Amino acid sequence: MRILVLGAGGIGGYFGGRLAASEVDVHFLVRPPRAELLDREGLSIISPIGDLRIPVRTLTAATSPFDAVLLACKAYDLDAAMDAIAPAVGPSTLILPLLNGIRQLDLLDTRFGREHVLGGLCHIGVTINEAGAIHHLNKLQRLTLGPRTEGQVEAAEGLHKVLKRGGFDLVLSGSIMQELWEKFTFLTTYAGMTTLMRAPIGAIMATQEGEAITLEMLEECSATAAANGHAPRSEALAPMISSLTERGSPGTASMFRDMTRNGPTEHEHIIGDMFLRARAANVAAPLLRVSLANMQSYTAMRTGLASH
Ligand SMILES: NC(=O)C1=CN([C@@H]2O[C@H](COP(=O)(O)OP(=O)(O)OC[C@H]3O[C@@H](n4cnc5c(N)ncnc54)[C@H](OP(=O)(O)O)[C@@H]3O)[C@@H](O)[C@H]2O)C=CC1
Ligand SMILES: CC(C)(CO)C(=O)C(=O)O
Repeated sequence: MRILVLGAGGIGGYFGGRLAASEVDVHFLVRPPRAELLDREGLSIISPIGDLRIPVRTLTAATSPFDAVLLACKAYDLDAAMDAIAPAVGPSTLILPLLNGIRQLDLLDTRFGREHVLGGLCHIGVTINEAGAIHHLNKLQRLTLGPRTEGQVEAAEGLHKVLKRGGFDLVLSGSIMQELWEKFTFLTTYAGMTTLMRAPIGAIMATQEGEAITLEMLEECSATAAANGHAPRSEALAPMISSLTERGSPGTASMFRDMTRNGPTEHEHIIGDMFLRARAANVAAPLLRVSLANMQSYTAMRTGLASH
C-alpha cells in the first residue's frame, strides 16, 4: 500500500516517521523549504519512546494516485492542502484526516466525495522544534481511525492493518464520529478557556469563578454535541472534567501556545465551528461567543486589521 502523508510537522512527521521507519511505503508531500531540510538531514524524532533519524522520501507536488493520504496540516492550511493532495486522490484512494475538529470532514466530503473520507484523530503531544525535529512531549502516541459509512468498513480495516506496522497505539473505531465529537467538545473548552484567560488550567482554577466558568463552557459544548447526536459518554466526560479542573495543572491547549507565539490559530475551525453549530441547534452559548470574539480580536491585532 502506497501512503502519502501531507505535512511533516508534529503529527505528519511523528506518525509518518514511525511508518517510514517500519518500512511502510510512505512519501511526504511537503513544501520546498521542508523538502530541502528532509532531503538533506532526514526526519528526526526526539521521543521518550525512542529517538529516530531516518532518510525519507519527499515530494513537493503529487502527480499520481496513492492508496491512502494521511492529512496532517493545520486547519488554516486546509484549502491549500486539499489542492495539493488532489492529484493523489484516485477512484479508490482513502483520505485519513488527522486534524482536530469536525469541519474538515464536510470540506473533504464536498471536495473529494464522502466515500473517500475516513474519520481520524490523534491523542499525542508533538511539536516541531527550531531545527525541524519532531519533539514528542510524553509517551502518549494514539491514532484512532474509523469508517464513516458501511461501504468503508473493509477499506478501513485494510488501512488499519498497514498502519499497525508503525508500532504506535492504533485504534480501529466503530464509532469514530462519537470519538471526534468528544475530542472536539474537550478541545473547544480547553482552548476556549486557556486563550480567554491567557493562563494554564491551574491558574484558572485558582480564581474565584474559574471552575464554574470552565464547566459552563464545557456544558455549552456538550449540549451542542448532544444536539448533533453525539452527547459525550459518561466515561469520556469524567476525564474531561478532571483534566479541565485540575488544581495546579500547567496544561494549556496548543491554540494558547500558538497565540503566545503570535502565530495563526485554528480558532475558527474549533471555537468558531462549535459556536456556529450551537447557534444552528438553538443551544445557548454565551461563553463560546465571548471566546470566539477574543480569538477574532487577537487575530485582528496580529494581522493589522485593528485600528490603533
Ligand atoms: N501537535 C499535536 O500534538 C496535535 C495536533 N493535532 C492536530 O493535528 C493537526 C496538525 O497539527 P500539527 O502537526 O501540530 O501542525 P504543524 O504545524 O506542526 O504541522 C503542519 C504541517 O503541515 C504542513 N503543511 C501545511 N500546508 C501544506 C501544504 N499545502 N503542503 C504541504 N505541507 C503543508 C506545514 O508545512 P510547513 O512546514 O511548510 O509550514 C506543517 O509542517 C492540527 O489540526 C492539530 O490541531 C491533534 C492532536 C495533537
Ligand atoms: C487536546 C490536545 C491537548 C491533545 O494534544 C490538543 O490537541 C491541543 O491542545 O490542540
